[in-house]
Amino acid sequence: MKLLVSPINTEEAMSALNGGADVIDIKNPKEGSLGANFPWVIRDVKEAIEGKKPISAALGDFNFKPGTAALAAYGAASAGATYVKVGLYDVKTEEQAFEMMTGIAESVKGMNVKVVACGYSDYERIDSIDPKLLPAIGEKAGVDLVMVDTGVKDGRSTFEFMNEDDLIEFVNDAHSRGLETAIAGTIKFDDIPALKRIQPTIIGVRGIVCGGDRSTTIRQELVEKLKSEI
Ligand SMILES: O=C[C@H](O)COP(=O)(O)O
Repeated sequence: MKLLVSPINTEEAMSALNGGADVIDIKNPKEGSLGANFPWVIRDVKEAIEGKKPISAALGDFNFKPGTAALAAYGAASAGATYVKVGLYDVKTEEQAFEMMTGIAESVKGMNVKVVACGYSDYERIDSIDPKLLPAIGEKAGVDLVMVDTGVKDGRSTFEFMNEDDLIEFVNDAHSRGLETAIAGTIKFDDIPALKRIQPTIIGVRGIVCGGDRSTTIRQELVEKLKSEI
């Protein structure tokens, strides 16, 4: 399993890199679970990382706005992101998710970028699409990776909303369609044995490497500890 860590600025990105993160995922938690950061932050982090690891950019927790999402993906890719990650937040149907994801995939075609469709494990409480539908939609739409995160960052984990069997089904379905997978959402050290059984391509974190409170700062030693445990 690869480790994706979500910094908010260059300083945190360096802690993530030096701690052993495999993907540096720039986001802006002030704007939500998959809040987008500014293009110059993506460019600055890219410069600081010096190509040692790929950069991912969160595009936002989207409602059904395929054009806005496609333009955001193009902007993030132009700023240097290798992964563009869209949150299908207020996206409720398979048709809407498909239209969002085909637009994004088309917008970054030929840019050597991986498109990530992210659903939410707590989809019922935010009235969003069931993430278990995403592997089939993602395959049809031409995305590279499907992901699960929590939509509401209130300390409740993905494991409280989806059990191990649900997550195994999600991961196996995606892998059988040739897609990569990521699992995130207040992951804790205690979840590592379950994650090893589930075997997603990537695990995504912020809170755990901030010492439990994602509004504080990423600590290199916690990234190192997590990396060594997975
Ligand atoms: O993409 C990963 C997220 O930033 C996970 O954040 P979290 O571990 O604080 O839920």
